[in-house]
Amino acid sequence: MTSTPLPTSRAVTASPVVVALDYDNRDKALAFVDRIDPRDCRLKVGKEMFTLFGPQLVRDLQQRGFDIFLDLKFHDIPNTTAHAVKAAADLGVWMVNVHASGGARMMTAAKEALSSFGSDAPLLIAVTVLTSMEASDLQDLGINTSPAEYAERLARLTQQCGLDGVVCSAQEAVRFKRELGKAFKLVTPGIRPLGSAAGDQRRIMTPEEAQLAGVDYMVIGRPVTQSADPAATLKAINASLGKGA
Ligand SMILES: O=c1ccn([C@@H]2O[C@H](COP(=O)(O)O)[C@@H](O)[C@H]2O)c(=O)[nH]1
Repeated sequence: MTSTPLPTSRAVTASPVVVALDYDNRDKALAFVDRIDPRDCRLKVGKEMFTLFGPQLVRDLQQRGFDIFLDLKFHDIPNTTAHAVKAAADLGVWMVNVHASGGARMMTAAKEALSSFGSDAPLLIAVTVLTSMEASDLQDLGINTSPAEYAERLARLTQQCGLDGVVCSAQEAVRFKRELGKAFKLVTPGIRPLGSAAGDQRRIMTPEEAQLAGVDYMVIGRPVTQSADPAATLKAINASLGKGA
């Protein structure tokens, strides 16, 4: 079945914040979403909520006016990845991603799958080195360079394949903007307002530091979703960045 893309015009927000909507409960997630304004942030739907609630959740959020980053980090053979990316574009999402470690042929196939969407195509970005990883995690995989160096190698490959940008750590942003140019989008999870727990994240920065480093979009999950008042926490983060409705 072909679904109708929703919405055709993108929501307008000056905020770089993308809230990672990682809830195991749809009602709780929507209770938060119904208290915020699409001018205050975009929303990221990841593996947990998409597995639990499927594409209808994405449509419900779009109908409330939010741009959606579908963070399913596709990593498969080129043909499968290309079809998955096209399915995401059919859903009308604002951004979708693959793993850069899937290689050049996979990323090129993913990019080509979006060619028929023209200016309605979602941004296509690739994950470099997960922000939960540090040097010792790479060593376990037989990779003996620093996370920043390995992420740069993957980011260069991503750029050569014609994608719009990468997921990386904000700690890499200054270097990547210098090396890869301003137009190449940097999307950075691992953002932690002062005083919030790092949890499983390793390469972290505060929202203000990330803004100064030049990141385009900062992904923030638990510091918002697990706060006593998620809507107020989001407002405070936006205020610290001089953004928001
Ligand atoms: O390198 C990556 C890629 C994706 N993520 C995702 O971002 C959010 C971060 O949530 P927090 O609660 O703020 O840690 C989460 O959905 C991850 O799947 C990432 O953290 N790092």
